[in-house]
Amino acid sequence: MESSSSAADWKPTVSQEEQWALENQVFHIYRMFCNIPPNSQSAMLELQRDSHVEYLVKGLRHLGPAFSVLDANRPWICYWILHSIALLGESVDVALEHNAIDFISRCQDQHGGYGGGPGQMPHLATTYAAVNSLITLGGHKSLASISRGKIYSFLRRMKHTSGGFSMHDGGEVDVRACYTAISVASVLNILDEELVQGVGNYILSCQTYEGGIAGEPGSEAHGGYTFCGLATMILINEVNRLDLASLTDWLVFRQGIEGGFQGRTNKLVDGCYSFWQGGAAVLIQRLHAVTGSTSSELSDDEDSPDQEEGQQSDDEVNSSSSPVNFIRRHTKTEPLFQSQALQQYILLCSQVEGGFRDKPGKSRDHYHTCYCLSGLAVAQYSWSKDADSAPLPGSLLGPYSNLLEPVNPLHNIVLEQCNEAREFFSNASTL
Ligand SMILES: CC(C)=CCC/C(C)=C/CC/C(C)=C/COP(=O)(O)OP(=O)(O)O
Ligand SMILES: [Zn+2]
Repeated sequence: MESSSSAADWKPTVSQEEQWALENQVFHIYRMFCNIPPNSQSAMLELQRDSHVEYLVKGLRHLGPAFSVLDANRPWICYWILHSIALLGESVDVALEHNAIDFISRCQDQHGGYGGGPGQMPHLATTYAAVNSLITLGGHKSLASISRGKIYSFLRRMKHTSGGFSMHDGGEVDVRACYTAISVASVLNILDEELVQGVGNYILSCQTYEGGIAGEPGSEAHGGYTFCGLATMILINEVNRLDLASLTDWLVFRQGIEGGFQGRTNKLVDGCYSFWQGGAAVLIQRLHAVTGSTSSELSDDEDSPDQEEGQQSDDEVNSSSSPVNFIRRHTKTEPLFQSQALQQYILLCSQVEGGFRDKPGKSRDHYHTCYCLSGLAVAQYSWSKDADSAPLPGSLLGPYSNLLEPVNPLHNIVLEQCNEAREFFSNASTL
């Protein structure tokens, strides 16, 4: 019997053609890298700190004037820039810092939450970006400018009957909304039973047959939402309700032969998923942790007070630990992804003069600069047993001067500033 189609009829799909075109570009870069002398290779792998800082500071100076299409995103631009600068171990001058605090304060709604610009309606995504920006700036003026009580009222107003949250009044309900609400509530120490109620069920309803998490029930698993859903489940201490085995499977297969991550099956790798997928991978890695402690600070770890280091807890995945203790746990497994390959994609394919991009052929922008640097940081520390212990030179691609500041992957805030905020808000007696 004759087959209805023959090899001669075969045509690649658009996705295949796009994938091959990208592979050609990426492997051209890698071949060139392999064929140049070692000192030129070192130069190619170097993080171009000065040019990145220059680009970022310039962006911050232009925050005041309205950005055309990005006008509803100004707290995001603040966060992408300030977080990138913090990851690079730099800070902004006092005038710029005060400008940023004043600007973000003007985005705060009188009934709570932050909008995309002064006078705009409050939105959960810009509230997350504003709070993360102020925490990244740190210090009393910045942290005290956040009206926690009003944010709490805003979060309660955004609570939806499904158990999830709406992004804004009458807005869409999705996993992003759950994450931004819970992340903000957790770091500001205003997370309570009313906010948590039903969130776990909502996230569970978004885990798909592939193992990753979709934005809404019935949609496709995606790296951005997988990070949001997983981090939320850890923050509300319900992570063990997820199918972690299939989530891990889905996640590890999202790293492409280019070294970077794709956001979803059969799509192209993109530098920003270095954090969304890489960050999710380090969260899972930390779930498989030893719940012992190295410092006296951990004596309040309510997980398993008598546990010896090196001993595995029965409930290590569904630990009753607070987010603070979660980050302080020692990991005991190797990274779930190829850390050096990811660093190679970020440094050789995403890095350009003064910033980072999605992939070769694209231009730099503040979003990709933020998430490529965040992904680079999680990759650099992915072999470290503790979130803040300096990585061994072997786990870092390029010169040791490439080393970034460690982040708290639950919130994507530099660890030191995140700890300062947690302490500040743990002592805040009033809302
Ligand atoms: C904290 C917070 C607000 C997180 C947001 C998380 C995030 C990045 C979600 C991604 C949304 C999405 C479906 C992008 C697909 O874009 P695409 O189709 O252009 O890209 P793709 O081809 O790579 O999937
Ligand atoms: Zn991207």
